[in-house]
Amino acid sequence: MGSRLKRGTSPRNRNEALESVLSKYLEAIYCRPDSIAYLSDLPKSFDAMGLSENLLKGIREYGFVEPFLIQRRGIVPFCAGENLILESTSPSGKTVTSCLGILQRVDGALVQCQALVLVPDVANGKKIAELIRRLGVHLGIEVHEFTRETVDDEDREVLFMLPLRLRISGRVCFVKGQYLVIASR
Ligand SMILES: Nc1ncnc2c1ncn2[C@@H]1O[C@H](COP(=O)(O)OP(=O)(O)OP(=O)(O)O)[C@@H](O)[C@H]1O
Repeated sequence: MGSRLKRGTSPRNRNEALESVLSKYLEAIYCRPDSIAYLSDLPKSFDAMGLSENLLKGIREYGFVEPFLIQRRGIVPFCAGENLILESTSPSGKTVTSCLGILQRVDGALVQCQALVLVPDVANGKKIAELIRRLGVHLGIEVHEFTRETVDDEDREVLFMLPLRLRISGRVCFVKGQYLVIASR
């Protein structure tokens, strides 16, 4: 990694180099609009993505009718356990892509922490937690949100439930420059 991120490289080039190294390291699928080669092969609706009935119900109630392009590209591979790097203009549906991916993968019957979303700012973190709660309203899941300042014993207990194998088998969905999702299942 060091040799590709030389000192003096412009921030843009450094970002591109980092992304290229990251995507290789993670064997990630790089999702961006210009990488969407076979548009006709992508699912046209949320119903065609193999999502659970209870999740589809949450999506409808939230008011989403049709998936955006990045969602047509990213949700199915996320649900299949691929590592993804999502990149597109803002706002284009990247956050919803990863939230739906998480919600399809978690099992409400399991009492264990199954996904961790790291967000660099509190306001955005709250928005994402609320989005996951509302889209997943019929899935029987719980969302815990905490910051470095507010973390309490209950939050720690939840974090301790993250399986150790997460370190080796966790998937990563990197919404460019914003946050990191680690889902263990
Ligand atoms: N399929 C959809 N149909 C209608 N609205 C949608 C859909 N997907 C996302 N949205 C709405 O579009 C807006 C942007 O979605 P989202 O936050 O997922 O985009 P983003 O690319 O992550 O944005 P940003 O880069 O600014 O964080 C939100 O208000 C979200 O509720």
